[in-house]
Amino acid sequence: MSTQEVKGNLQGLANALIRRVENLWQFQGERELLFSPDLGREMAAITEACGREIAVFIDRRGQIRDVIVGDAMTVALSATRDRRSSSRLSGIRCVHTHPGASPALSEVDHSALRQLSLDCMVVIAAAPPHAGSVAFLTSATESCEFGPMSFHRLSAYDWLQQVQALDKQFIPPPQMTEAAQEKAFLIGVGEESLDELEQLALSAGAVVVGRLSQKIAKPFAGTYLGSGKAQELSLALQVTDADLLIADDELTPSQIRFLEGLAPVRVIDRTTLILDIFAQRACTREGKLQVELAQLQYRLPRLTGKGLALSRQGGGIGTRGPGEMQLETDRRHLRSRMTAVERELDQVRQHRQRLRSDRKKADLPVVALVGYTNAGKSTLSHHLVNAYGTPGRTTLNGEDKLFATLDPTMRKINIPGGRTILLADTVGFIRKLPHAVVKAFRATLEEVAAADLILHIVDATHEEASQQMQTVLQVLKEIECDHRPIVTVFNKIDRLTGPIDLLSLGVAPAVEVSARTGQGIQELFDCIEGQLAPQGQIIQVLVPYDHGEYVAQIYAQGQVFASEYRPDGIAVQARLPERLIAPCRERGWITSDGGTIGSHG
Ligand SMILES: Nc1nc2c(ncn2[C@@H]2O[C@H](COP(=O)(O)OP(=O)(O)OP(=O)(O)O)[C@@H](O)[C@H]2O)c(=O)[nH]1
Ligand SMILES: [Mg+2]
Repeated sequence: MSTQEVKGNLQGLANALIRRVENLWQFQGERELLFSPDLGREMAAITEACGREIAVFIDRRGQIRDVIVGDAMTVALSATRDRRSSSRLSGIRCVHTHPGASPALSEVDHSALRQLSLDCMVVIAAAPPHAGSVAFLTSATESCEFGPMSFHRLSAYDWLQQVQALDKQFIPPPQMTEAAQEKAFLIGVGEESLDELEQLALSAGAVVVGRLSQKIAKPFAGTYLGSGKAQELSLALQVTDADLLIADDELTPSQIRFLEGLAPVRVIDRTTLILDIFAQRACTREGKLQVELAQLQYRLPRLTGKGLALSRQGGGIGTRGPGEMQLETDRRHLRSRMTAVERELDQVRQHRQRLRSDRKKADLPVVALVGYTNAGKSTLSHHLVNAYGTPGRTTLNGEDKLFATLDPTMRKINIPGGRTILLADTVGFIRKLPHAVVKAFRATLEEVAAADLILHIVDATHEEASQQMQTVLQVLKEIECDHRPIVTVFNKIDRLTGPIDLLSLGVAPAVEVSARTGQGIQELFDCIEGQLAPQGQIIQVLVPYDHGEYVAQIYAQGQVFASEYRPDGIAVQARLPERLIAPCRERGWITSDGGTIGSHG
């Protein structure tokens, strides 16, 4: 019987945290779930708070057998002590957290899995959105890992089936693909590699079973690849048993019909794929509406033939709307749904307009992060908010997936020794960004257009960094904000071996940072300060108690360095815009320009 004590390194942990760790024993598991989502989230939250790994060991009935803080794998594991013969699995699985955002198993994790013959080993990244992986043994000496995948998919992973099969015969090779995953075959024309399309397909949850490209300048009008290549494709589709064909360019209805004739597959294009990913990621009302509208608009002229029939039956990539709903397939319904979405979107936009004018009143400069998808915008934003932010709305994610961020998020950042800014994270850009997407996201991108300063984040380690920069600049031009002040921020320099040749890239101003380690952040701040127009001045005021509303305004719109309750009023030292200084001057409240509080006499 377990004694419900917590093992491991509790030294220096606050009592409140120790109690939360002890409470983990109370989470009831369900037999089918790999772990209870509530348990996983609480473990991740504790790790975020204390920076230490948390591990729980769970038996096959879903009961918790051990809770460990710190480096779990080096702690003696009583949970697995009652193991059966060495040829069998222990009947215990380990679920543990990794501080930060790393959702993959370490070498140590794999080795613990083997040494303890665990049913499986689960890793949850402590940083939201808590992506993770799971690994199973494939023989006494080997293991294989599935993931990273979303927290949601991970918690519901069908571990039992896997484990029962393994237990019977220790150990058959595990199924490499889940039944639910679609097998995608990629096609494209021209010189561009299909790597990015593959990444997109993976992001959408498919496995890629093959690719074929044709070196021609532009697609054939009727057959896309040309009729010779089409035969090759038909064969390849059958050999690989693909069920989804994805083209790297937008397809016309007749191309879709032709390709569908080659094999029993569903045919979609790059735009549909991107919109599908968007549909899975959007989380605000506006984001969802924007995606749905773009999907409907893109779909309407393409509702033909087999695709229609297949999508009516089955679902799958390209047929999913925001919120996992199946997209409408009936033309008439589609039109009326479009009108409804447009109407609702209008309302949401009016609300956004109001927010924007409120922000204008607050007079804080807006700094927008833009960049190619996966460049590290959210990670940078996350880092800045954690270190210098004002607590408030969270859910910024840094996920190694394309389009992790869809909805614009605004956060307040207090630059050390400087001013306060609003930081906006935005949707990532991509090559051949579908027109439907640019249109649908115009409202979101307007946030960028309205920004006082744009930070263009570049993944300096990406081999196509320079093309990606061009794409981003092109989109900025399309949404008419290429005239805004732009600072280029080369990110991920922690992974760089040599220096960046800034001269040859011809961008200025530019800074180099690592959103992961925080390297270069001060230079970034200096650069931001330099780019933003000087704002207000630092003064000290003494506001009488019967004018408390002024103090509230100062706090909302200025940058307060110090404040103090005095017998005759509230003394505040702050950087204020002229607009706020004038009324104070009229009333004679200004006690000094600058200076420190407490030095008066
Ligand atoms: N090594 C290293 N990795 C980083 C750094 N910044 C971000 N990453 C990783 O790059 C991946 C993408 O980061 P995100 O912050 O999600 O990128 P994003 O630009 O917000 O992407 P989208 O929202 O998809 O447009 C994640 O796996 C991050 O952990 C960095 O400075 N160094
Ligand atoms: Mg992001």
